[in-house]
Amino acid sequence: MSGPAASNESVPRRALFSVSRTEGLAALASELVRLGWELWATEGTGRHLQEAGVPVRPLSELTGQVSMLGGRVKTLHPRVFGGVLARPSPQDLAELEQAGGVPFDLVVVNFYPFEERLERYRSGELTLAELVESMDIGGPALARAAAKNFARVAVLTDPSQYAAVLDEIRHSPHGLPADATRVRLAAEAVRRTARYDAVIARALQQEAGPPAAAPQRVEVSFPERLALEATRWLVARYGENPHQAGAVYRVPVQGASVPWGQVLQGKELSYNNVADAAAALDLVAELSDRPAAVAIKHATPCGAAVADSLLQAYQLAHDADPVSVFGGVVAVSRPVDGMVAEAMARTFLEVIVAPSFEPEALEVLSKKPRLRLIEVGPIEPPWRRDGDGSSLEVRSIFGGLLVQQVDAVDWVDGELRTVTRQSVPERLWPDLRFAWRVVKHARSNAIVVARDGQTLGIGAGQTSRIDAARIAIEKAGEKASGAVLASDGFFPFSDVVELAAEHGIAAIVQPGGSMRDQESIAAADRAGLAMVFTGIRHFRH
Ligand SMILES: NC(=O)c1ncn([C@@H]2O[C@H](COP(=O)(O)O)[C@@H](O)[C@H]2O)c1NC=O
Repeated sequence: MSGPAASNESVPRRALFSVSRTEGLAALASELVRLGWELWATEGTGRHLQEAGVPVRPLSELTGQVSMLGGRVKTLHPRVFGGVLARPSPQDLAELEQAGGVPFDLVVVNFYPFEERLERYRSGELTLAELVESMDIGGPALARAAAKNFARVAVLTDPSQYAAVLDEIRHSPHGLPADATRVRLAAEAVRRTARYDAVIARALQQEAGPPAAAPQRVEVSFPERLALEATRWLVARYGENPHQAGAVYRVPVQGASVPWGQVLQGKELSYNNVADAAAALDLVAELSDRPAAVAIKHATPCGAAVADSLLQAYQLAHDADPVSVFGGVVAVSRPVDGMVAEAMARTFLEVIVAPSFEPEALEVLSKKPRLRLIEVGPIEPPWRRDGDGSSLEVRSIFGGLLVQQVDAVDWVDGELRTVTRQSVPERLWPDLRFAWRVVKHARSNAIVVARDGQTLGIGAGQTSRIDAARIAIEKAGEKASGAVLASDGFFPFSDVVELAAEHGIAAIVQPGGSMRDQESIAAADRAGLAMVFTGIRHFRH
């Protein structure tokens, strides 16, 4: 069963261990020792291995420096980073030796559990200073360094990788994972550090308070002649219908987008898939300051939800309209893990768009080889992505192009006006904002009914607002009572408010600005309903 232990008996293979999650570690380490490897570890990791009876050398023996500043500096030392980053060239190896370092062939690292501790901070169990201490510095630095040096070093950043890599080491003539495996592990490592930093960035941003909303009116100048530079991304089997040819072109953008995403698996993307995936990404980006999930059918949302975890958000978005989601396109705001993937695999979906897919998720979803997975990298709300409001979007009509600024604005807290006697109960504000963000992405006339971070009914693409409201309220059914309602445009008559009141809607958000606003306000007051004007309209045609 065992392969060669090392390329050269006198120079053992070396591994550096520094982990927070110890599952599977002792089994990996003891097998490496059996294969003749020399193991080094940071303090806590070393203790865990020694207790399991695995011989390991403390890193301080190499650096001559014990961990300092309460653990803030452990591995950050030229002898450690030199040992990871030295290329296999005689010059690098000589330089490393002169500095007193040794080359590492394998780095096994996982990071302080920032996300878990963030939850504990939010529940008041930890202070901000304690949370800050769980921001891992050395671990991600080690992972990135090892990833950069994939030519010589393998990096394991998750226990799920141990068994397969160990197997490759056993059977490899050089006692190392294959070249392609090292590159794949490097990609996974960098994806993990990116995700880790994205979580920290979001937490810090929340600590700093809400970002300044994009200015609502930024002067943009439209050039006399418009030169469009686009590169063909794919030629689809056909366009919107089988008798139409279709293709998709890429244009340069900042931030996550479908055409610049990576298609990880699945049947070839169709023209409609790309259009729906882009609509799904647009909507989920709008909700991405929380774990969020959305489902799109024919460019229209059929379900959207935000929650404390992505799994919850996905289930809520799915359950928002379990009939329509069938054959839909789903987008989520956080990386898909194994559990979310299991839930997704229970429904027939056409496409899933996500910042990333964890290896366990890819394994689960690989059992649905036709399902298309698009990895787009970290997703940000449009008002953060398009902070200066200068991005333009282009639509073609017969004989021309329509060009406008992207609709990147969110509501501005200071400009909201409660126009009714009844004010909005504190607990309904998050739902009002959520419904407002969703209605922005539904075709006009659009009405969204929502409650507890879940859409209950979406009426979209209607030629009259009252029809949109009827559809949304009918879909919501009995759950409409106590829910909130958002409208992408103002109410020309009081009929929508009256219908909402009949079904027990508790609060309404709409732009305001109709000549007959007063009639809608009076209807809301008669029903004891709260209504808020945003002063912003979100038509989408
Ligand atoms: N500061 C450093 O130099 C450093 N180097 C590695 N770490 C992390 O410390 C943890 C392991 O430390 P220990 O073995 O002492 O329990 C790992 O999660 C690793 O990602 C560090 N911790 C924080 O940045």
